[in-house]
Parts: sequence; C-alpha cells; structure tokens
Amino acid sequence: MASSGNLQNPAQCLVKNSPGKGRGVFAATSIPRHSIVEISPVLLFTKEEYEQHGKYTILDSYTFKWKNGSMALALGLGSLFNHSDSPNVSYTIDACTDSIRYIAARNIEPDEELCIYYGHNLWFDPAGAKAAVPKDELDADGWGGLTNLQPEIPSDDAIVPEEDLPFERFKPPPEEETAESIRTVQAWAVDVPDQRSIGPMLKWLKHSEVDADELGHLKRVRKQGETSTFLLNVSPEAPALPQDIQLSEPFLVKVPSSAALTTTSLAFKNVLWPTTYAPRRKGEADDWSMGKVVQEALRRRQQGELPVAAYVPTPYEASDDSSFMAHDTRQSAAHPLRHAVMNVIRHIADDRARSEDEPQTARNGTNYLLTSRILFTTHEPCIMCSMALLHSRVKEVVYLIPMEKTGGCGGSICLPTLPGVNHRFGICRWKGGTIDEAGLQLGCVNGFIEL
Ligand SMILES: C[S@@+](CC[C@H](N)C(=O)[O-])C[C@H]1O[C@@H](n2cnc3c(N)ncnc32)[C@H](O)[C@@H]1O
Repeated sequence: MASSGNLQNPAQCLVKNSPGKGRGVFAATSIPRHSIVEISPVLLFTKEEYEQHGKYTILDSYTFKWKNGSMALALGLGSLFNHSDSPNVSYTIDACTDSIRYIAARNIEPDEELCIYYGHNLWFDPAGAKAAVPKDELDADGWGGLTNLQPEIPSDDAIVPEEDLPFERFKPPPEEETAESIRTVQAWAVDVPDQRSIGPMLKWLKHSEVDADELGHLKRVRKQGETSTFLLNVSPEAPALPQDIQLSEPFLVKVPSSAALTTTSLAFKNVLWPTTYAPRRKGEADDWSMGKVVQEALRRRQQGELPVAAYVPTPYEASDDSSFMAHDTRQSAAHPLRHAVMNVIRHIADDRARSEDEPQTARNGTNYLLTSRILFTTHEPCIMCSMALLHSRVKEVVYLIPMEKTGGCGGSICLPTLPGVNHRFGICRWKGGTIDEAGLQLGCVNGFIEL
C-alpha cells in the first residue's frame, strides 16, 4: 500500500504518513460536513479464528467487535483512520451489508487528517495527547461525564434482534435518517475553556434551577479539543450562569429533538450533539408485556367500561417503579374525552405536579411528561390521543389493534410524520402471538367505532 499521498478513494481522501501514528487518511480537498467520506466493506473472522490466531498478529490492532461475537477488519480505507479525542469523522456500522460508513462530522479543510474515535481503552499512547481530566470528576454527576462523537453501540448480546421482537416497528420517519432533515431544537449552551472548571460546572448545574428535562436524550457535555461545551436548556432567554466559573457567553446551538433509534440516525445526530442511542435492549422484555395491558382492559370491560387500556412502564434504567396504567373511562365518567391514553398522560402529569422534587416551574405539565418513555396500548391511539402523545414527547408507542378509521398513528392518518409537528415518535404494532384479541373488540356507536 502507498505510504504517501498517491492512493485516493472516490471522496478524494489520501493515504499519507501521519507523524507519530503511521499512515493516516487525509482530505485532498475540502469535505463538507455530513458527506460520506468512505464506505468500507468488512472482512469477518469468527470468534474462534480471532481467539486462536488473529489476536496474536498485527491484525489485532485493526480488528474490532462485530455481530455475534465475530471480529471485523475494515477493508478500503477503513483500517487506516487514526484515533483522535476530537474526531472529525463519525461512523455507522451497517450489519445488513457488512460495511462501515464514515461520515464527516464537520467541515474538513484540504490536507486535514481524518480521524475517528476508537474509544476510551487505547492500546497505544496517542500522539500529541495532553493530560486528561480525572475520570471520577467527569463521571461524578451521573450524566456520564464527557462524551465524544462515536456512537455508543451496546454490545450485541444486549440487543434483541429486530426479527425476534414481539412487535413490528414501522421505520422511523425517513427524515430521521437523512442529515438534512434530522429534527432539531435550539438550546442554550456555554463553553468551558478551562478543563479544571468542568467539575465545578457540573456541580453547579446539578444544583441549579437550569432544568434540561426536554434534553434528556442528549449528553450534557460535548468535548471538542480543549473546549468542553455544556448544554443548558431551551428557555427563551439565556439562563443566568455562575460568576465564579470562567465561562464564555452562552450561545444557541441546534440539537436533535429526540434520541436515535437506529445507528444511521445516531451518526447524523451525533454530528449536531452527542445523542443517546436507544435501541431495544434485552431485559426490557418484561415491560413490553402487552399481556399486562390486555388484562387490564379485559378486567375493566367486566366493570362496564370499554376494553381499552394504556400503560407506561418504568424506564429500563430506572431503579424505582414509575409505571402508570390507565383505562378508558368514557362510560363511567360519561365524558367523551376520557380515553385510556389521555387518562394515563393525565395520571403522569398529576403525579409530577404532586412530586415535591419537581421545581415549581416544572409543575402541571410545563416540562415534558413522557420524554424517553414507551407507551403500550391495546388500541391504536386516536387522532386526539396521538396529538396528546406528541405534545407529551413520548419516545415510542406500541399498540395491539390497528384502528383503520380513527387511528392517529397510521390508521387514518399518521400524526408524527406530518410536516410541521414539533416531535416525532416511533410506532410499533404488536405481533399478537398468544394474545387473544377477541375480548377487546369495541362496539359501534351511531355506525362509528368510538375510539
Ligand atoms: C487501525 S490502525 C490505523 C492505521 C495505522 N496508523 C497504520 O499505519 O496502519 C491503528 C493503529 O494506528 C496507530 N494509531 C492510531 N491512532 C493513533 C494516534 N492518535 N496516535 C498514535 N498512534 C495511533 C496505532 O499504532 C494503532 O495501533
């Protein structure tokens, strides 16, 4: 392979010597942010091949974990990207085509080296690295400390393969999978130029009134080179900042408005701001139990209600039970708006408003109620309920019975995909399996299904 500047890929990247690092990949011309700079097919090794041979050879510095315990070696230029703590290239693994896509994370100048982030556990001394901030200080806040542009891909055995899921997921809206149309909000951010101020800043934020609930799907801190940038909030005015910490003027930054459900969407979102990747994890399965919601609906039917229920399980990461169940009370309350989904949202809002931990400003639903939460319901939510879910910023809705005439999640209309709505959520339809839907059929009122 060439060692200086005479190997070029279609995106005009060159392979050249990079001082202290061996060969590296360099831009031959300017590369605009979001451009695909390289697609590398990978060569796969079984776990055994790697354990018995690969790891004792030079290949060990080039291979990395792939699906099902196998190891991968990137072909093309993929194996030649060097590591940087402030990478200008992000990447996404495409397990369907066994390839890796490398994307420019910012505008790149001609002759700049293209680097990716290898992770925290380097097996070599990075060239030109400065002393790092102690890790304890960074992680102490529970927000995960400093972040980088690399997708945090949970290990394979922690994720349930799509085909084994008990429901089928409708693809996220396509705009969540292209760079131009990732949905964003404007948030206040501030630069912390001196790394020694990071700890005090984290402590201040934790105890301040600067409430970033609606940004819960984003990392609180982004590190680029020597500068760490803190995400503050989305208020109309810049929040007041501590006087005793050296900070820049707060500024507005465009950040993704929701977590990434796919690695492609994650790669694009990470370019804007380090974003949470929220694929399905094993262990959540209990909470996915549609059976629980169905039981509730059937129980309520015996009491004279419509057999409709909605359930918001405790989030996967949470240690305390914070699940909510509600049923349809249109019959007992003689109130046409008491749908199960509306009722469960109201329970959550009431619970929030009661909570003594919530600052006064966050009460009565002024902060978002269902950010990062999944809602299960026996029937596809109607248009009114779908709109309420949109406002509540739910992450995903899983339903059992589609409502062709009245549904707001694809039945009659799909609200989260309409242009102009300010939030998107995932939609899944339960595959049914052993659940008997017979008792859940709704009656007709004046010729219309009342949902
Ligand atoms: C996947 S290879 C990258 C291409 C490699 N430079 C080459 O010439 O083949 C990984 C190896 O590159 C070197 N490397 C990558 N990033 C580096 C960095 N920031 N500083 C020093 N060496 C680096 C290390 O030797 C590492 O084992």
